[in-house]
Amino acid sequence: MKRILVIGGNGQLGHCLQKLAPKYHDLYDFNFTGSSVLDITDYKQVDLVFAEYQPDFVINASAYTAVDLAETEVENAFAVNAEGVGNLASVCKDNNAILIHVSTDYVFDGETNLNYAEDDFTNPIGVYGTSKRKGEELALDNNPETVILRTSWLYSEFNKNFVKTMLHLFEVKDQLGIVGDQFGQPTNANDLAEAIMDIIDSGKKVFGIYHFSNYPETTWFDFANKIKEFSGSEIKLKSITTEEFPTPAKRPKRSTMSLDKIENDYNIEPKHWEKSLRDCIEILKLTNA
Ligand SMILES: NC(=O)C1=CN([C@@H]2O[C@H](COP(=O)(O)OP(=O)(O)OC[C@H]3O[C@@H](n4cnc5c(N)ncnc54)[C@H](OP(=O)(O)O)[C@@H]3O)[C@@H](O)[C@H]2O)C=CC1
Ligand SMILES: Cc1cn([C@H]2C[C@H](O)[C@@H](COP(=O)(O)OP(=O)(O)O[C@H]3O[C@@H](C)C(=O)[C@@H](O)[C@H]3O)O2)c(=O)[nH]c1=O
Repeated sequence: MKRILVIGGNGQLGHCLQKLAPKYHDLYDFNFTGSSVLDITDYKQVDLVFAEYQPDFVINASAYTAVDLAETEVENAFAVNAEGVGNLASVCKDNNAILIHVSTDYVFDGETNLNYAEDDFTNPIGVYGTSKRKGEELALDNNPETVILRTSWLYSEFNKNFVKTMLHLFEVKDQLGIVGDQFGQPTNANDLAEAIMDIIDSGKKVFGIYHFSNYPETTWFDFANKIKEFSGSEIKLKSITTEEFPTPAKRPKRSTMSLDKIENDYNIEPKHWEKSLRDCIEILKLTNA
């Protein structure tokens, strides 16, 4: 049986992979690690854990994801998102394991009206995006047999994310201002987990950078409006500009990504974000999370 090591098993994507794993129990033996078992910034520890688990595939669901905090915690962000990823790629190469790594739309500056293709120029405008771009570079330099999935605006029933933040704010506020001039593609992390398993299960040895998200594009304001509609909230939402919602980190104005390459190479079809959002809100209603 092939072995899959999931790093960052306690994170949002990690939980989605844990939820999906039973579907594959006849085919793959999964091991999930959190940062207390495996800190990817510690090369020796990575080496030891690989020797113990001997994975055929490694899914890196770990990252430093605090976009605003990264502006001041620069060293931490680079240690996890860049050097840590470099460690994983090197040890994967030494052990003949295939690395599936996850990156972000925030590697782009967002100054375009087109959908970004995988080989388009990256120019991150914040520390988080810059550290993630460095991670992409180190991953491919250290091990060209890596699949990098760039995704965007992840949410799910697990951990902290925009959907859960909105649902909480809808409970405690009468009205909210939401940025209406930043465009992107919200993505249910459960769909990303499925895409990762589809890639592994395809048996294909096709590597490099791929974009994966739900589609089509929307704004944070329109996204929040759908969260309101699907949850049945009465909150009053107002579209505001980026300037009216100052944050420590700059965010791209339009980081929408083309999804053609993953469809062509891996036959993975994108899902509409409204359908995936509805699924998530139904789960949250049922579990009262
Ligand atoms: N969230 C989003 O909106 C988006 C995320 N992405 C990318 O998707 C991936 C998954 O994100 P998501 O699930 O939301 O992230 P989370 O923030 O939910 O989880 C990240 C996990 O990384 C682990 N981690 C942090 N530092 C280390 C370390 N030094 N060694 C090992 N593990 C560590 C943490 O483990 P522990 O809890 O055990 O400490 C945490 O559970 C990331 O690569 C992220 O950059 C891309 C686009 C959008
Ligand atoms: C809470 C809140 C946020 N906003 C805005 C701020 C920001 O522009 C936008 C989203 O805010 P958040 O801080 O939740 O999202 P942010 O942390 O920027 O999300 C990003 O996370 C990283 C990890 C990624 O890789 C990206 O793809 C993206 O998902 O919503 C409002 O306008 N009003 C509000 O009340």
